Amino acid sequence: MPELNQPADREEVAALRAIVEGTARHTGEEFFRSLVRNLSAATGVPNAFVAEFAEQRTRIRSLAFWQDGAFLPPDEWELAGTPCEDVLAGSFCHHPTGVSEKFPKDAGVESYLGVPLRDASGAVLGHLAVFDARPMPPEPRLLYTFQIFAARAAAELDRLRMDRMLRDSEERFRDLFEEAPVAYVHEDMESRFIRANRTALRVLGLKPEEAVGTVGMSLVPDTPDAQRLVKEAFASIGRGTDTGGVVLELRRKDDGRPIWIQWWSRPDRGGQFTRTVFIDVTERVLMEREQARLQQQNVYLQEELKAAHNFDEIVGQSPALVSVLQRVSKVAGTDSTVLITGETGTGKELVARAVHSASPRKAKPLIKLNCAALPTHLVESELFGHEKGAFTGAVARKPGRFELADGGTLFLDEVGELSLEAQAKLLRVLQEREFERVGGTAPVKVDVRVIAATNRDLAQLVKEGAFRADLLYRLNVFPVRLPALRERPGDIPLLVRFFVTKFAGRLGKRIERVSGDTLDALVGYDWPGNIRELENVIERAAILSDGPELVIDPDVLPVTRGGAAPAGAGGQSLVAVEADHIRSVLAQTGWVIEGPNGAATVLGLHPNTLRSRMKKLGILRPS
Ligand SMILES: Nc1ncnc2c1ncn2[C@@H]1O[C@H](COP(=O)(O)OP(=O)(O)OP(=O)(O)O)[C@@H](O)[C@H]1O
Repeated sequence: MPELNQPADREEVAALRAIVEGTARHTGEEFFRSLVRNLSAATGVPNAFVAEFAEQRTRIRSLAFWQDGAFLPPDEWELAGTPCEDVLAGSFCHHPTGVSEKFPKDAGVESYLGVPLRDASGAVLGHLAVFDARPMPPEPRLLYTFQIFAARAAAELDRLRMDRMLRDSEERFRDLFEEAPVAYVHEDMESRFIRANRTALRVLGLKPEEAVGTVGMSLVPDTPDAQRLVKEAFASIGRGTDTGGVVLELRRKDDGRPIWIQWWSRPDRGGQFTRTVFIDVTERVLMEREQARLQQQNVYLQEELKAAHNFDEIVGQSPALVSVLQRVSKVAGTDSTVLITGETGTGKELVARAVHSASPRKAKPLIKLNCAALPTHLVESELFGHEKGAFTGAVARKPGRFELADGGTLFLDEVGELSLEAQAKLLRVLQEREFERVGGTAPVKVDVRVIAATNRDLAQLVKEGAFRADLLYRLNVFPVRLPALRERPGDIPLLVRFFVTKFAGRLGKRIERVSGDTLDALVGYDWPGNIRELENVIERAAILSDGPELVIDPDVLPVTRGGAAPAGAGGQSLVAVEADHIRSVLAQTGWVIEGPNGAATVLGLHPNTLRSRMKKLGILRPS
């Protein structure tokens, strides 16, 4: 260090040392207190203060005030009429004498020295001043020392201001970040969370202490679709929120519940992390799914409406059929699985509907799946639904028939045609009452009553290895075998009447009779297609008939069995056949109409319907 001889130099160094040592370790209020005390010491002026503008720029507030060897409490005062006014207007001011004359407010003050404190851009923030009850000559050393202190004070004041602004903006940012209704997450490129706001925690089911370090990817379920979407999401980083975002499926951390979020992310400029914004769209996705499900269910319900059936529409009194219907009414009220067997066209579907309509589930849908009408590889997804592949929203997932039938009945027609693989899955549902969608992982629980039907000999299929024995055992809880039409020729005249009435009405024709030959032929025919075939034959004949008599082309109906018509039926009109039949049933029941053994029950009619029919046909109890 060079030798310091000059007293001026020495004083200057002392001043500098004072300011460095006195303030170096301090910031803020402590800094200013130290500054003014040292300024007073270095200049030999007993009073020194530093001040900044108050809220209104017509007032000033002291940050530190040193007066006659002690600190004054913080104070605020009006600028007008004080020597400070000029300083804060931007001027260096030195009044060596006469202050109290010029500024009567400042009684007892003789001299004043003040300098404005500016920020980096030059704007005045406050000022530093000394004053004395004695004159203050303009010594260069005084002015020089004073300037050094002022420069330090200005720097600190500016720093404080910046600090305050930073804190303010940080606070505003934190409020925005924390309290925003959208979820914010800062995550690194491996999706590890750096911070997450309150909404994000709530949506994802995270506790605040779990947020940092949670790996976003770990919340994505391990299904091919969900995984593909998350890859798409990461590929979309940087595309911003003006795109539709990507809908991601996640599982909540706390309870594993599935949620869907619409997701955007923008990488930080440094490329170290990415800023992610998302909103919870679970409710929307679930609603859209439910809507899709209902729409789909609606189609079935409409089909169902068109074919609304009840027992009344099952025509026939043959003992074979009556015993079937008795079994049906017994099982309807339970939840038991019913297996309906019988040749094609014997009314298996009709009976399935009858079981459903007579069950407590009748207000819920009866959903049908024809297992034979679908390619093997689709049966499974039709039954259990699938998690949809390409989706723009998780909406396009398709519910299976099991889901659609929840609360109701599922009718599996042609169950003998199921592939062994589908049989295994079906067996599992029947055993556990839950299943998984194709491509899904979470099991779905359903409450479904199953009715299955087949025209195949399942026991034979089991022997051939084409049908699982354990599935047959499960389905065969309550078997119902429908007799072929040829096993109950006695029902043919009744069915003919039923169909003639139906088609004549529909065609707007009056058909009153069936010729004896025709009825003979109908009864004698073998009916490989059973009732469906009979129905078709009658419909065609009804279309072709011009007069009141139903005419059937003998070519359409070759007599294959040569069997005789039931006694009394030949040559009679339908009305007469009906009247005869009712009479014979009434005779059997001893003319009892109502009750379990009454004629109405035997005939499968409502008692009032039977009474009005009897009236119409002129049937009276013989006296
Ligand atoms: N007892 C009956 N009374 C009135 N109509 C009947 C009766 N049985 C069947 N039908 C009618 O015959 C047609 C065939 O019946 P259904 O479709 O129920 O037979 P299915 O045994 O299910 O046939 P498939 O095995 O070919 O599916 C239907 O139009 C049905 O309404």
